[in-house]
Amino acid sequence: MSTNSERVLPGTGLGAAGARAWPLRDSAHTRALEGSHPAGTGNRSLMEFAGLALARLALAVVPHARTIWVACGPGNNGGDGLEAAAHLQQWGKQVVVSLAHDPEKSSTDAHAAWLKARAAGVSFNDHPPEAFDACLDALFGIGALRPLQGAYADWVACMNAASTPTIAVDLPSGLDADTGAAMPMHVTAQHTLSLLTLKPGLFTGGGRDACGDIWFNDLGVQDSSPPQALLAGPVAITRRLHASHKGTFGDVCIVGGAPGMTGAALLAARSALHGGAGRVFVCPLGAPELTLDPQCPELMFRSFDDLDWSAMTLVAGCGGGQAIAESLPLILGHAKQLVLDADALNHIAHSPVLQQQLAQRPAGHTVITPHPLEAARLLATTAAVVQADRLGAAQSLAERFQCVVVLKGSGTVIAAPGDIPRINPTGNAKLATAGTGDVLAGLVGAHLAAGRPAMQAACEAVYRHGQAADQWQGTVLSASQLCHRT
Ligand SMILES: NC(=O)C1=CN([C@@H]2O[C@H](COP(=O)(O)OP(=O)(O)OC[C@H]3O[C@@H](n4cnc5c(N)ncnc54)[C@H](OP(=O)(O)O)[C@@H]3O)[C@@H](O)[C@H]2O)[C@@H](O)CC1
Ligand SMILES: [K+]
Repeated sequence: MSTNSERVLPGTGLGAAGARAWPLRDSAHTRALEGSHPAGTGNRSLMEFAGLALARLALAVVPHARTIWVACGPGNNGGDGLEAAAHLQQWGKQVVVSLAHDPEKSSTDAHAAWLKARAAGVSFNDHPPEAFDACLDALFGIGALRPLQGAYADWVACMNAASTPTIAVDLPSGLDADTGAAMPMHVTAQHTLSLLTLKPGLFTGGGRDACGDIWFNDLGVQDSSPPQALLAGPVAITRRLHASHKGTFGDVCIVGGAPGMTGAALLAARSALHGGAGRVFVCPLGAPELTLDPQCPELMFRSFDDLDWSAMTLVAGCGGGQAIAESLPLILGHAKQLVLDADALNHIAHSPVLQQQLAQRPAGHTVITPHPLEAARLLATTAAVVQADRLGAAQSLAERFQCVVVLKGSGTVIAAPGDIPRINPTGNAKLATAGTGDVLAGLVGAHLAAGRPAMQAACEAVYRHGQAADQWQGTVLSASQLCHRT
């Protein structure tokens, strides 16, 4: 067991993603795990261990801090902060603790931590110090269930306004550990040390922006039970065999590009080609006269009615507009492997018949790639409801339509019926620009055409798409540029 914590993921926009897949566990599981280790590990309680790990991390990330403000809440998150405060004071720091509760009413462990902090000579003050070099957010962890008000809200505002780093204990106060939904008033930290388990909410929804660099310490407790979600790991480089030919990597057919939207189909097609597909066909619904993409002459243009696409991987949507609607019954009924995006999903959302067709497709051959609003239309709800529980929404879609779901957004979620959902760790706000969704749909098509199972194809494509944005040096990344780098 070690009080050294491991860095899981750098903060948003800092580049390279985590080096491996991590199991993610929700707060109910975390509490059960805590209950099965009531006495902690070795001769320390879990809280003592957590406080020491936290103090060591603080020393590592802000080694020159002299004054450290520790804002403590009424629960055990506050107890972790008090344990850390005692260590940091003993190590020569000037520590100021703010409390807004009666410590005599705390849990046994948190009360003991308060006594230790007092004995160590920590200062207590109802207000933040006038100047501080770092702050520990030990207000609320997995027990924050209500909006933060009064002194707690004031302290969060003070942390967020400070130019000095905040280290969140377990998770930023005001963030939902399970869903990543952020309360209106929540901490935006530069570092977050997740304790005992890594929580899914750190990696999706509001989590990525609230957490900064994410660190993990298991407090010495090994947990081999199935996780509630997985943080997707890096994609293995697959070697192309020397004795291969274009047929080995499959054919992709892009159906989309209604009048005025031809570019969307071209972006998806270029992306499929650069993503490794053997041959890529484009059926531009709004521009039948188009026979060449001068910037990508490898693409082949055909009329949808004339092409034998029965053995290909179809990518449908991509600027399909109204024109894609009439082809959807045929596509859903006969496409061998299928990626559905954008307008294709909107038409399905409005048609119970198409929905039934989608749900009845053979298992493991279909991937849908909705953004939150498209997901909301398919679930007959609002984007806000989808965003409030992205893992839940993606899983509901997967079960309802019996397909792999890629719910796009910060911390893209990939879900499949009866499988553990994945959260993708790569990508950043450079992807928030027109056409990047078309690039992703084409890339998923390429991975499907190469013979990957649908879940694997989706996870790999999403990871690579985000990784290309993480590795892009410029401040702006266009979808055309993205196509070449996946
Ligand atoms: N689990 C583990 O294995 C380990 C857990 N550890 C640590 O414990 C943390 C979980 O502790 P926790 O259960 O005491 O919850 P926590 O987040 O401190 O808050 C609950 C308190 O806040 C209160 N409260 C809530 N919202 C409020 C509001 N808006 N405004 C005001 N009050 C509000 C709530 O009051 P109540 O709702 O009961 O009235 C209750 O008193 C966990 O995140 C980790 O840091 C580690 O020590 C070791 C291993
Ligand atoms: K916290």
